[in-house]
Amino acid sequence: MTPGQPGEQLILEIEGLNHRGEGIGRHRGQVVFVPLAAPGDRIRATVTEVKKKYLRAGLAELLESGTGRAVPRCPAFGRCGGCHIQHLDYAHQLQYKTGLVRNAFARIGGLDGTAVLSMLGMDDPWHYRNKVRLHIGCREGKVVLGFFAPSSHVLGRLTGESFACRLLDEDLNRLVRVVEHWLNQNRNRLLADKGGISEITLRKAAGTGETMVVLTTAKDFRFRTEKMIGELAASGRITTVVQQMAESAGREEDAEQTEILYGPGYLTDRLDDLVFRLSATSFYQVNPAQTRVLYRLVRAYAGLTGREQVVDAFCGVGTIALYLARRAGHVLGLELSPAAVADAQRNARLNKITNATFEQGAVEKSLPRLLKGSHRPDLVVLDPPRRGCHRGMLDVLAGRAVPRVIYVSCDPATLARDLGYLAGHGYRLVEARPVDMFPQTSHVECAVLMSRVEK
Ligand SMILES: C[S@@+](CC[C@H](N)C(=O)[O-])C[C@H]1O[C@@H](n2cnc3c(N)ncnc32)[C@H](O)[C@@H]1O
Repeated sequence: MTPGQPGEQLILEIEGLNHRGEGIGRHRGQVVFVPLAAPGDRIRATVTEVKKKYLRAGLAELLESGTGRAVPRCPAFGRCGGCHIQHLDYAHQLQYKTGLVRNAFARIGGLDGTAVLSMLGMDDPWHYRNKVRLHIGCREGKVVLGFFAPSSHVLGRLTGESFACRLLDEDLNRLVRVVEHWLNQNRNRLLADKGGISEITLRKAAGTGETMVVLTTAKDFRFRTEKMIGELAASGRITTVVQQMAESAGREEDAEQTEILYGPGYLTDRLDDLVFRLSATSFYQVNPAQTRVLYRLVRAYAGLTGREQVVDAFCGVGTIALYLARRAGHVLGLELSPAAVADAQRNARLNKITNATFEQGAVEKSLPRLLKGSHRPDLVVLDPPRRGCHRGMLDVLAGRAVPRVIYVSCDPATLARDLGYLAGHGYRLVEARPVDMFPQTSHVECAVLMSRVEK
């Protein structure tokens, strides 16, 4: 077998897509991944990367088009890095992602892929995101905000292009332009030395319209005038502005490293009949319409009668816990981030829910401790970050024979691994349902119900 060489031209038939949304072709028995290629395409591709087990190639010419192809709506698609599959029509996107989950279940978890129902999609899969994190760059002497191009630290945005992300809520698109203008007006004070703003995060509470701007800076950077922040808030009708010190950026447990510059320092959102307060560093789902779909699904899977003891592990600001509390005996939320736990406690009070309590700490420690003690939950909800759950924790869960487990995940591979483990330790896969939280991207969210097998 002769491997391809960088620069070599190949003719490929695209058989499917990998988990990153790249087309899969074959050249002399070797797998070739081609970003922006669609299943059914016949293409000419140029080899860009040669690895032991695969090649990567760039799409040079579309010779014949696959049936699921769509014209990408965004002119920056392919160089921006935020979207992976805008070139597929939405029905094919849903089919592809359902297939990813089924495959992962069968291949990684040794589970029955047919228990995975079709993905629940959106009526309008555009402008859904309530949050965006942007980097700062320069174009022709002007400060611009944008995303890094794929596999790079360079903004994918072109000179003269106005910011208009097709995934982002339109109010946030407007706000990006306001913040950009403000940065240009104050650039000497905000960006001149390395301690200035390095990243900007914008969030919107879709249920109330409130907006938040988070300015990420070096640890000791101080904004010199309140007037400047007041001007930003007024020009963008922004509810609150928060500074996040770089050492804590991305580390949700370091909430004390934030400083409120304007307004209350949190957003208040509404989802169905509940109200949620969110601090700058607290996790919150990014697609409000599909979050409702996901949480209602979790509530249906929970099948509560009003008496059950429930644990919501990795509970964030208590969203799932509070969706379940009105139909349960008691819900205990477990979460690492102190800011999110404070939000969750406040959220229980705001909603006049008295049977939900929240504990701060690492779930891999707190859940085994609870289960080895006297706590006997009827249901445990797991909603971990992408890396999934610690093996030791699943071990205790299975050892204590918790009757039902609902697993919510944003990573089919770690989900399948953990479910496979539970299936080998006394659990049965009842149903899995992917929910499209991230249209136009290859990211997949999925809710799963597992039930203890009676001996
Ligand atoms: C995917 S989010 C889910 C949050 C919530 N269920 C929701 O729907 O908004 C995962 C949460 O787990 C928290 N987390 C991360 N690692 C943790 C750990 N080791 N122990 C407890 N919580 C953790 C994060 O702070 C985050 O709030």
